[in-house]
Amino acid sequence: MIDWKKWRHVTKLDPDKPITPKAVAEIVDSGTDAIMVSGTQNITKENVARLAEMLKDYSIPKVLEPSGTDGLRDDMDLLFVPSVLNTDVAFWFMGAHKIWVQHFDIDWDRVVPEAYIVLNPRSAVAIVTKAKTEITPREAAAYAECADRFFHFPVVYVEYSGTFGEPSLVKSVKERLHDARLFYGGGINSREKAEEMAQHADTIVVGNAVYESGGIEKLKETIVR
Ligand SMILES: CC(C)=CCC/C(C)=C/CC/C(C)=C/CC/C(C)=C/COP(=O)(O)OP(=O)(O)O
Ligand SMILES: O=P(O)(O)OC[C@@H](O)CO
Ligand SMILES: [Mg+2]
Repeated sequence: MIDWKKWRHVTKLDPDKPITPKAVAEIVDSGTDAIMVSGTQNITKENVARLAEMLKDYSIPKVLEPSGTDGLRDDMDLLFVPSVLNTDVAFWFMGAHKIWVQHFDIDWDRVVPEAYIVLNPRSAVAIVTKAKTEITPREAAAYAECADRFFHFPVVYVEYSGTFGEPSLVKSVKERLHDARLFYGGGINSREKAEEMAQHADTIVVGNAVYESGGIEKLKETIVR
């Protein structure tokens, strides 16, 4: 049984970005708690398969985080399925999910629903989902409380993909959660930033930094306990 609630650090790999087997080996060995395969743009059956193939012989926990039904596969340990809270487009909260459940056989024991609060207006995920990114920390905390206490999402995910977010907003969200675990992702590329967000979030997620020059060293710096 994988106890994902104990994870403090997750590395997010994007099937749309090139990566070498050597880099994958170093990431797996870095001390990160899990690998999440995820992205918004250009996610295909082929590029997800390529990354899954590179990961398959490693025992580190592997998660697929789908942005739709393309590329769905069942050889990963868990499926973290997003649902966006701060959009008025219901498709991104529930619609895609209805289509998925209608057309696929689902192993619910391996599904972890995630309630996303998307806050970087320039990120692909914000543009695609028409997220209302101009919200106050109090509004973000109210979304989070609804996700936790009303919908019983096990994960609330504060997503600043591509930019470092507002620590005080993350703190406000954390203070309003009762059961849900808080994931934070966005712009973490140094020990200082990792420590700042890891004070408030239960789990921090590092994505883009891995693909920058010296990425593996940067990734290692972000692993704080
Ligand atoms: C029901 C199923 C199978 C899927 C749900 C699909 C939903 C609701 C997706 C909503 C939001 C979304 C597209 C999430 C994908 C994960 C994510 C936040 C990836 C980060 O994306 P970016 O970093 O913005 O994009 P790129 O890395 O592709 O530029
Ligand atoms: O790529 P970065 O900015 O590290 O963000 C991580 C993750 O939250 C993206 O979904
Ligand atoms: Mg990304």
